[in-house]
Amino acid sequence: MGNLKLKNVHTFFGTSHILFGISLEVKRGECVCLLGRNGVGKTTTLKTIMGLARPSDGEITFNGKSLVGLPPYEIAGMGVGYVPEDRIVFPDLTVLENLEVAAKPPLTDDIPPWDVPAIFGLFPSLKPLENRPAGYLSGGEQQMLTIGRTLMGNPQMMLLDEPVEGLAPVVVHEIVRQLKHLKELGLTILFTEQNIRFATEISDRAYIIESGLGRYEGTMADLERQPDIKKKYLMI
Ligand SMILES: Nc1ncnc2c1ncn2[C@@H]1O[C@H](COP(=O)(O)OP(=O)(O)OP(=O)(O)O)[C@@H](O)[C@H]1O
Repeated sequence: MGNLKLKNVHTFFGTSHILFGISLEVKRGECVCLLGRNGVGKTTTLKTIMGLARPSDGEITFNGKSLVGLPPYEIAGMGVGYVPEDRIVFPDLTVLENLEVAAKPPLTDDIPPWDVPAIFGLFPSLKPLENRPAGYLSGGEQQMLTIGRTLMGNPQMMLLDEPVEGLAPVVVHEIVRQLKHLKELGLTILFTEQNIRFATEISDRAYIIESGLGRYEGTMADLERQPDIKKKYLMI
């Protein structure tokens, strides 16, 4: 399970037309990156999938079921986890409490269920901080906790919005290692990114968007061989 499809999705914010017909597919167990510069519509695409913005046209399905018009909690309940750009943690709850409140039973037995020891196994640097209020963590620690909280919901698929933006290189390295591990476990992943080097390390395929429209789709190896496309649409 974990197959996501978008077909010709349009989204408006008020009267501003932001997505102009986005189509993409993430197959079960794939790690796909949505690349593009600032403000091209990457976040809006994830928000539209998650039900935080409503598409005016087009189809969005997860495991064959339409997500259009469903509220975010129902979409989460269908197995889609979301790690937003702003790293939402409960600042007054401890690391441990943040993880515990996010626990939800798995929908299937595809992937072994997550629990607190498994999260600390994935993010060893969080373990010594388990009794610290999350508001006192560094940006990198908060990002790991946000990913950990999402995993505690036992999703089949994770959407991550620029998961390493603004983080120190050593933390980026750690998060790359952890995302690779999640991929090996069979989790389906769609994430947004501006930096192709980070994307290349973990993705199987990429879609490039610009001005709310898909401009390129291919494997990371294919994209590596397209300097003109990279120069035109990406920060390199
Ligand atoms: N709530 C909103 N109301 C109106 N316009 C919005 C809203 N949110 C985003 N936009 C506009 O939609 C466009 C796409 O924004 P979006 O955040 O999806 O881009 P992005 O590719 O994720 O960029 P970033 O890297 O800055 O997150 C931008 O022009 C932005 O100003």
